[in-house]
Amino acid sequence: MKSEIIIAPSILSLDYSEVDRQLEELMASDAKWLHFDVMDGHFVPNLTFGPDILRGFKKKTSLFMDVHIMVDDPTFVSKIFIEQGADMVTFHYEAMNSIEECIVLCKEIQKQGCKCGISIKPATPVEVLDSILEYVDLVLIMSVNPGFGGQSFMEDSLERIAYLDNKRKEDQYNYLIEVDGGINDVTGKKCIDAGVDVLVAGSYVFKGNIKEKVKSLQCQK
Ligand SMILES: O=C(CO)[C@@H](O)[C@H](O)COP(=O)(O)O
Ligand SMILES: [Co+2]
Repeated sequence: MKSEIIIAPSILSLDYSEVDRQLEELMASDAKWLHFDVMDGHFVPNLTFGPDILRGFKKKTSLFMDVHIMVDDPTFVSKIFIEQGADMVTFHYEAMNSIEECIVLCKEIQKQGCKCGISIKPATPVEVLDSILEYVDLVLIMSVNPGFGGQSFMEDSLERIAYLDNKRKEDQYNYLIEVDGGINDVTGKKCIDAGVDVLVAGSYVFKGNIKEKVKSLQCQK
């Protein structure tokens, strides 16, 4: 069955002197999601947005809010962003003590009416996620070390995506597979061939014509 690839532009690369114009372009594009990177300066060496910014974006757009929290305390931070209207909260396995703790948080997030994603950094073996796959709505494969936009795609992410796609078919799971970092028209196509459903793209989308850039990423599975 063919399904459409979801494009999730990352607002980390938005030009904040031209937010209104860029958001309008985005809303006129085929993008259905907005990827919202939350960084606390500890889990990753960068600081970004708080919940008030999410609330502001919610007033401007009805795009699906895909909140990626790169923080030391996902239990505390996820709640704050759910209260401000996150549609999906994705937290990092590496920020938690065990996969069992990840499953508990995942269920808590879903109980609050939000979808839940789990993410791993490039150095973490994908198999650590095996026991949470039946619970999550999404798995996010980081294809760069989290913290900054504009880095190069790590090619070994493709094997990790293919592993998750096979596992989903074998065990009849329903999660989406998302990839984040260094995505452009070339790397995006490779990820689609490997089985990805959601492409996050920051610097590629926001440099140039947003509508055309989104279109260049969008193709049928
Ligand atoms: O989570 C992150 C970075 O940690 C991302 O969502 C970036 O915003 C992706 O930026 P590009 O690699 O597409 O420029
Ligand atoms: Co991200």
